[in-house]
Amino acid sequence: MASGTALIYDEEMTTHKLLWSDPICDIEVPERLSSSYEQLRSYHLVERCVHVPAREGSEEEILLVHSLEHLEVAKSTQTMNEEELKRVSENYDAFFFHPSTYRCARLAVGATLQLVDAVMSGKVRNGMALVRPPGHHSQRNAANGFCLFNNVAIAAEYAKLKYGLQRILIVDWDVHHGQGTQYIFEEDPSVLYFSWHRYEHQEFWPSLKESDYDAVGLGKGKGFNINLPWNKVGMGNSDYLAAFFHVLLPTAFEFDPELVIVSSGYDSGIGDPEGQMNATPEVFAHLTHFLMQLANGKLCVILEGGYHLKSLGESVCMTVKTLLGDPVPQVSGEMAPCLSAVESIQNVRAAHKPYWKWLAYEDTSFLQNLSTKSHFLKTANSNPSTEHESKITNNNDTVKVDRFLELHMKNILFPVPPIKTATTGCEGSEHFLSEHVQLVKEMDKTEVEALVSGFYADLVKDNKTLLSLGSMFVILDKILKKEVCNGIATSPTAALSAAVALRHSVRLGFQRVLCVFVGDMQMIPNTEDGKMLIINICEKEQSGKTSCKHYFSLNWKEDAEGNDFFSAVLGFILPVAYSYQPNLTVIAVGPNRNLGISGISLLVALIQGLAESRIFAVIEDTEISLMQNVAKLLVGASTPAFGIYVPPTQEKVNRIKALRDQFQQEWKMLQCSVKEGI
Ligand SMILES: NCCCNCCCCCC(O)(O)C(F)(F)F
Ligand SMILES: [Zn+2]
Repeated sequence: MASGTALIYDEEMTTHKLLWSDPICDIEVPERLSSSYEQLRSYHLVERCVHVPAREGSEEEILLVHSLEHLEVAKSTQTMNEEELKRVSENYDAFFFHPSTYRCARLAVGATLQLVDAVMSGKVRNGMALVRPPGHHSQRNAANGFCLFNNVAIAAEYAKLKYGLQRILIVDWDVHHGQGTQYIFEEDPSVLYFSWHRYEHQEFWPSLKESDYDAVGLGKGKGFNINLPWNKVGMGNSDYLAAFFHVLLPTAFEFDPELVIVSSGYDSGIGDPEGQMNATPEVFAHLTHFLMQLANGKLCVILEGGYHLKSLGESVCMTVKTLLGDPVPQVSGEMAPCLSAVESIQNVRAAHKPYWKWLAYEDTSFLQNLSTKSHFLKTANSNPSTEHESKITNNNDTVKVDRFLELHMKNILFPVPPIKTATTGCEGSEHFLSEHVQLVKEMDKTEVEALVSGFYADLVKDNKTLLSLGSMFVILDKILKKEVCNGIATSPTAALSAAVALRHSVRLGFQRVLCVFVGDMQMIPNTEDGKMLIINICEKEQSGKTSCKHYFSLNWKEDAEGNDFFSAVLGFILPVAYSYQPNLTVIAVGPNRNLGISGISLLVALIQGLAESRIFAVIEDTEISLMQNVAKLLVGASTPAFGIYVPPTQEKVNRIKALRDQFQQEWKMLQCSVKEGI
């Protein structure tokens, strides 16, 4: 299993700069690179990464994407004087040449390819390249929007050629549409390009019709180009997460990429003068964490835009921290996407329904009156309650943003816990014991009895159960004290252990405990006070217990040959869990589980983004191989194999949809379509 995170940075890429006054280009400054790197050093993240040197991209590599003419023009600028540089630059929309631009652009390409090689060769698991000039606007025969060579597009073509890859996912979370990348791959089904971008109904640069949600790709490439336009500014963490849950991730898991490349622009973050969005730096930790679960963790993050130096630096650090496997910080803000975001999500899902199995049963009846509807949506000034109030009056007030971020990041950047996982050495744990795991001693019987005496005392008959409860209390204590990040224990009666763990956690002070219970839960604690939220994934409805705001019974019988659980995890469990914002997650697997190991692994892998990755897992002690899989995930050793993708049946889609319709007002992250007749 590859491990380690590469960081590629070469200060020579700071020599490219604007020589004349140009209010459009003057935000793309060298300090974007140097201050990001300094921020990484200040958080001691540079020393934790594997340093991989940049190199010059060769002409041959550049010609994988660009025309010879484009290369020649770029090359010719090296010896030009300022007057000539200015004249050549005027041939392009929002681009500037400097005598060192060509050299820097080749370093940016080379740095990107070095990262691809380091990941594909297994030298590291993932990594980030801090490069400029950026790339995603540049096209076969033109520079555009600060970009000369399309670093990410060249990387995708390079990876296909050198490693014979057939499925590459490009995620472009920059706030501008990477039209360059779209043009390059729009007929290519081997490269799935996803971009969200500020659009405002084509008002915002580059103001292209083909940046809208209905540009789905051409010819064989249909379905492999996904545009999610933001028609309002002020989009925040919940909008970005909703876009991942309800658009990108289901498609990405169905596509099953062999490599993921991110066009990582941070102008979609708060404070950026270009984006005017509200998302805070920690959201990039969540987005990165999700993408780390694809392609066996093979993830290359390439810098694109980002013009507020403090916001850029914090977001870069959040990204690298997550690539390193650190716990994911709690995401801030109200977990409720705005109306405009939900409309865009609904539109892009409808546009892609013909191309993706996971969307086969998507309800697109709203399209019938799209002519009036879309006109209505475009002209409607949705009332203020559906727009996010901006945390900062306007993003142009840089100092105000600096101060906001100073305070905001204070309580987010916590130290990495010395030990990742605690366990009581349950059988089979010797397989994953490593420096990340701490064996905790059992608690003695009398102490346990005292703790359990209040409740369930009658249920605790034998010593074995008492001992397993004892180990559980010890682990929960360590998690609460943040001595460890997560813990795992086996139990002869996982249902009892889970119930006791929930009660104990609330008594220890966890105010919102999420419990995902797989199998027959047998005893269901009272969830009325909202201090617990239980999602019971079971084969059949528990006797008489219907779903309510804090208790969901999700009936699911895993498909025999593969893993059809994606739609439940992405379409229901994660949105509810993120809406609830737990400060502890308990994953329990009881007897006669109805989910395969890959479905449970998917769940554990994705749910680590919650509660600062504070998870307590308790597994029925008959499930040795499951326990080992879950333990490996908690230690962070591997990205699980999710098994063959099996699309959800209509019946299962309808069950998720029914739960969504019923609870999307309580748990707003469930929203992925606007109510009819608004
Ligand atoms: N009225 C004309 C406005 C032109 N604005 C250009 C914005 C370029 C954005 C570049 C970027 O941030 O997307 C990149 F990632 F490429 F750097
Ligand atoms: Zn941008």
